[in-house]
Amino acid sequence: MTTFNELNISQPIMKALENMGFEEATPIQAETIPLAIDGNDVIGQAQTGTGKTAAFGIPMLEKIDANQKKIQGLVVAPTRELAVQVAEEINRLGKGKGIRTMSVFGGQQMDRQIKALKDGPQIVVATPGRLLDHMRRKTIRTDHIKTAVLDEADEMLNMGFIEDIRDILKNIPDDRQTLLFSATMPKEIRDIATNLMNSPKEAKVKAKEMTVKNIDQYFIEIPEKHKFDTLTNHLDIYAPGLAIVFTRTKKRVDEVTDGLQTRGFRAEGIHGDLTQGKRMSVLNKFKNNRVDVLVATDVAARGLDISGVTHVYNFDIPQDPEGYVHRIGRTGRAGRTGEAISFITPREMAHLHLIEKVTKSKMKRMGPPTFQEARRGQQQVAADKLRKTIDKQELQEYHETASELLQDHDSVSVVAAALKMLTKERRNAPVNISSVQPISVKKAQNSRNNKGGKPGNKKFYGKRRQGGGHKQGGQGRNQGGRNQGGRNRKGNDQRNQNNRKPSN
Ligand SMILES: Nc1ncnc2c1ncn2[C@@H]1O[C@H](COP(=O)(O)OP(=O)(O)OP(=O)(O)O)[C@@H](O)[C@H]1O
Ligand SMILES: [Mg+2]
Repeated sequence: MTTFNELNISQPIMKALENMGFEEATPIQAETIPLAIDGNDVIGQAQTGTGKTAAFGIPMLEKIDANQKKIQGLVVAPTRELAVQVAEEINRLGKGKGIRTMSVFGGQQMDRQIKALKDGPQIVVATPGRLLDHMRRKTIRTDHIKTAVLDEADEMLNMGFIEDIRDILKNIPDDRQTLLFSATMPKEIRDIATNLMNSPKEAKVKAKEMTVKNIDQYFIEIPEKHKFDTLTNHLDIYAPGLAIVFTRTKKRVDEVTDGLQTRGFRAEGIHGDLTQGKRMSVLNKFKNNRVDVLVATDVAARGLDISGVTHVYNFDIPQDPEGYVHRIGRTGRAGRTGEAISFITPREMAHLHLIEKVTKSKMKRMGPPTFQEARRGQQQVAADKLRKTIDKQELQEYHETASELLQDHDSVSVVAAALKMLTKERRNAPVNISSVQPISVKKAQNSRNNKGGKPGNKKFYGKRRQGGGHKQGGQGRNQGGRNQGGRNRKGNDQRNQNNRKPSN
C-alpha cells in the first residue's frame, strides 16, 4: 500500500485528500502520479471505480499556477454528466490551492458559459463538441495549457470522436503533457493514442480480469418477451438499493421506464434525446435516492460515480465487451460490492461467451425468478420492516390493542394481515416493450475490428426492428405471442441507435 505522503504531493492537496477521506493511494494512483509529476505522457489503464480521476487530477493540479487566471489544464470527457462529475472532483482536490475548475458542455446557454469562462478558471473539463465551439470563438484559449487529459480515452478515440480529438489536440501547444485514462484500451485504440502522444509511459494495473472482483456477475437466459417481467420480479425479490438498467435504444429506455412506473417502481430514464436540464435533474434524483431505478442507454455507462448502486442490469446485452465492463462498473466502486445481471436471449449465448473471453471473467447462470418468488420477495421486504420495528422496542402503547386482536383471531392471521398492509403489492399491469434483434457474435466482432479504422467507418449494430411490441404482463411465463424480433431479421446493417456519440 502506498500513502499519498510517499508520492510527494504538496500540502494543500494532501489536506484536500484528507478532507475527502482518502487514506491510501489506489494502485493506479500510486503508479501514475509519480510518472505524471515527472512530466511524462501517461496512458493509465485500471479497472472501473479505482480512482483514475484523482490519478490524473492530482498531477495536473500540481503543475498549475493558481495566481495565473488562465486555462492551464484541460480534461476532455465523452458525456456532459461525466464532465460535471470530474470537474467537481478536481475542484475538491484543488480547493486548498485556490484552483478553480469549470465544466463546459453542450445544452447549456453559451453566453452564460462565456461569462463564467471570463472569470478565469485554471482548469476546464469539457465535452468535445462544445469545447471546439469555444476554441473557434476564442472564448477558450489553449496557449497556456500544460496538461491535456482524455478521460475514457478509448471512447474518445473511437470513431465518433477521433476527428474532434485530433482537432482539439492540434490546437494545444506541443510541449504539453498528455494523459489518457480508461478502464479499457483495445489495442487499435492504444496505437492511435500512442501517435498522439510523446513517448508515453504505460501504466497498467495488472489484474487477471478486466472487471473488478467485487462485482458478482450473473446472466439469465430469457426470451425477449419475458425480459420485462423478469426485471420486475428480480427487483422485487432482491430489492436493490439503487439499480441501473441499461437498454440498447432510447426508445426502450422510455418504454422500460414507463413500464416500471406503471408497476409502481420509482424509475426514471436518461438518454441523449432529453434536454440537459432533464438529464441533470434525473441524475440528481437518483443520487438523492428519490429515484430507485435509473434506466439508461450507454450515455450513463462511462465514468459515472454514484454511491449506493447495488445492482446493474443489462436488460439488453451490450454490443462490445468494453461496453459491458463500463456498464457493470457503475456498481462495486471504491471497494464496495455489487451485482451485475445480464439478460441474454437464447440466440445471444455466443455473444455472452465472447464477452466472457475478452473480459476474462465468468458470469454465473441464474434462473429467471417467478412471479410467486417475486411476491415472496415483496413480503420479505414487509417482514423486514416489522422486524426493524420490533427491534426498536417502542411498542408499549400498542400492546393493549394487540392483545385484544389476539383474543378474537389467531396470531398467524393477525401477523399476516399486518404483512399484507405493509407489502407493496405490485400492480401487474401488462407492459408493452418493442422488440429488438438479438446481437450476433459476427456483427459484434466486425464492430470491434472497425474501431479506429478508416474515417467514415462507423460502428454498426445489427438491424433491429423497432415496430412490433410484445406485451409483457401478468404471470411470467403465461404469455401468448412469439418472439417477433427473431422472425424479422434482415441481413443488412443499420447505424446504431444507442447514441454512440452523445450530442454535446
Ligand atoms: N485513494 C482513494 N481512497 C478512497 N477513495 C477513493 C480514492 N481515490 C478515489 N476514490 C473514490 O473512488 C470512487 C471512484 O473513483 P473514480 O470515479 O475516479 O474511478 P474511475 O477509476 O475513474 O472509474 P471509471 O472507470 O468508472 O471511470 C470515487 O468516489 C472517488 O472519490
Ligand atoms: Mg473515471
